[in-house]
Amino acid sequence: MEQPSPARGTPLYDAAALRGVETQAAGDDGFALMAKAGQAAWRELLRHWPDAQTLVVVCGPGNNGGDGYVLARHAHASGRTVRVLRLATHAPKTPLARRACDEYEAAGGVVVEFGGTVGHPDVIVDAVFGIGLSRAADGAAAELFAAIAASGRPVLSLDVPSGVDADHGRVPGAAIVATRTLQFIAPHAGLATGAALEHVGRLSLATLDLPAHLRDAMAVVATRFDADDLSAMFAPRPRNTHKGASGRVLCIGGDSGKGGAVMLAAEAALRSGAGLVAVATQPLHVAPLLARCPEAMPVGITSARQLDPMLDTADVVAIGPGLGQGDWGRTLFERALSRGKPLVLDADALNLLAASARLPSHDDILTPHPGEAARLLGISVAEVQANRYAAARLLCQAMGCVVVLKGAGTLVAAPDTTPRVVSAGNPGMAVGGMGDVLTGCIAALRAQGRDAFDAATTGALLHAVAGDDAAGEGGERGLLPSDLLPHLRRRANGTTPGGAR
Ligand SMILES: NC(=O)C1=CN([C@@H]2O[C@H](COP(=O)(O)OP(=O)(O)OC[C@H]3O[C@@H](n4cnc5c(N)ncnc54)[C@H](O)[C@@H]3O)[C@@H](O)[C@H]2O)[C@@H](O)CC1
Ligand SMILES: [K+]
Repeated sequence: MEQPSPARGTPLYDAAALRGVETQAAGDDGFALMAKAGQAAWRELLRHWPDAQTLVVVCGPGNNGGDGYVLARHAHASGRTVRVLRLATHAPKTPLARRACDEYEAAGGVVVEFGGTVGHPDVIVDAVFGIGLSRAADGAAAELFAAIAASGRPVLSLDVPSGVDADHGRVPGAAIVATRTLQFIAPHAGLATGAALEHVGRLSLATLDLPAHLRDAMAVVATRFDADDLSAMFAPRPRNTHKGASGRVLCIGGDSGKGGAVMLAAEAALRSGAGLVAVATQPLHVAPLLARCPEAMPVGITSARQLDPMLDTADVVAIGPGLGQGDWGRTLFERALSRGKPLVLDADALNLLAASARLPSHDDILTPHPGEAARLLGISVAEVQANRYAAARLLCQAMGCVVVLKGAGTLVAAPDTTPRVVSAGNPGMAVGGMGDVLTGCIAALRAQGRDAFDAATTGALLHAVAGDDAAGEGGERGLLPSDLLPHLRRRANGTTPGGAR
């Protein structure tokens, strides 16, 4: 078996952890950290918009607004035309924000009340709400955000796009859609998944010189993996390997009219490095499958007994793509779950699981989209999306196995471990068959000797990055799952689009 490299990733934190280090990091001078945040934000603005001459800095009542006043003071001192804009109810409410505002005004800075428009500055700085968002932004704040959006100007959000929940990724009311977001101190878990991804734009981080010992003491709530992490997750193959050592995958699915799903899973498994891929499908799909992919080994299945020898020789079983929920699919589902092989369960296998009393085993992998997760949990899709971390954790606890919660910012959860977030992928991947490819990737990596958590993480990242590679070639709209196949192969060999390893 291959020896995969250990996964590293970037730790993510919640607001409680950030608040916990705030005072320690600031030392005796509470204002020092705000001064650093405002200055880092000003440098970020200059880096990305060096020619900006006119700025509107929209400040809220808390310390996020305080960061905005500090930035505004630097911008004013540099000779830029700056206006701080705020709601009548958003005068500074914290001592630090008040001090930052006083210093800005003492330097000659202008503050105006929002009157329905933000004008047409070169850049808008969003310093309304940060990690202190306490409820859905509505009313006057929603009008302010709408005016910012209507201006069409680039927006730099400080710490968090205002209105976005920095812990959970939900957007409970109105919210800013940022061009860029500069996070302070450490990356926020809620900006890596779910609806937040529509709002953050390009994310960057200013650590504000947080000492390493303070960062190491912070509780990590999730670990993020992106394209830069991928190549290190694939070690070169041993020279003396053989096809059996590269893993045997059995894909089960493809009821009448749904043969393409299981074909995609099988081909993705081969392109992700599986040594042997067998397919149990409806007899009518055998010939087209062989015509498309002669390397796959399809068997037409008319009775569940025919599955037994295939199950016996498989290292991993991927079940669900195109399986259907009719008699054929249900019988194969029951048979596959009774044999104790490591499973990757997707699509109709998840629907059959939700309707059955069976539980997967601890090293099985479920790959639900939010709708399937909601069905398995007995809650609504909106509830899943409102807190994707919690939904993934709950499902993982309820099922006792690894869960891949798909959707923007795919989450991978395993019992008693820190969840992982995949920071790759694009909206072009919202198309039928994409999940079947993911199932094939994960099954192939599991069959190559990775544990369930590692196979699920690496497979989800491989799939998302291959999706980005494919979208980069021809665009997001019209992207097909089979477009990912050559990219899976290249990325599974640790190669980037430029060819470097
Ligand atoms: N955590 C840290 O270590 C640091 C924090 N800093 C800044 O401080 C921010 C946190 O400051 P705060 O805790 O003061 O919180 P915020 O400034 O994020 O917001 C809190 C204020 O907004 C109001 N508010 C919240 N949600 C609202 C809503 N939906 N509608 C109307 N009003 C609402 C609250 O009543 C409160 O007055 C961070 O995001 C960051 O920008 C930085 O100065 C640097 C260091
Ligand atoms: K903000």
